[in-house]
Amino acid sequence: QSSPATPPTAALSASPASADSALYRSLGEKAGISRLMDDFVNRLAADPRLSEAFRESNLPHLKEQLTEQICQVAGGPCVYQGVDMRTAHEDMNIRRAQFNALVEDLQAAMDAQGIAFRVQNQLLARLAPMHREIIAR
Ligand code: HEM
Repeated sequence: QSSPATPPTAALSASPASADSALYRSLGEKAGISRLMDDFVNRLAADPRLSEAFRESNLPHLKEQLTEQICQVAGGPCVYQGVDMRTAHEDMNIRRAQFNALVEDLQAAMDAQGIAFRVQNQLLARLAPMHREIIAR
């Protein structure tokens, strides 16, 4: 008796960032991520370490783009269609201290949204490798 063939739908559902949607669900799905990004971007704009960098930014646009990106990174059904991280941040001369300040603001926003520490760390672990595309050298 041969084993059944792999169903054709298996290949279709194997989209790269959504191998597992547990983190997406822990973050409260699209509505929770949207709330989190709203709070987070408000903190970035108010942070004296970062406010200069975001002074001329379109904050509503940034909130929307981040919501799509984080939704995808967390394993949700979104597809981030914005520019890649290297292109989005080139010529900004971003330093490691600014990247770390942004991570602190994200942690504060996640605390404020009542997101569990374990869940916070899972999201941060997926964002950390992006430093290579974002920090200038
Ligand atoms: C893990 C860290 C980061 C992530 C995931 C991230 C993500 C993004 C995304 C998705 C966009 C929108 C790109 C688009 O317009 O389509 C963006 C834009 C931008 N980012 Fe970042 N970023 C990070 C770190 C930083 C840091 C450290 C700074 C500066 C201190 C920064 C400054 C900016 C600015 C100024 C924009 C343009 C916003 C606008 O005018 O719309 N980012 N970022």
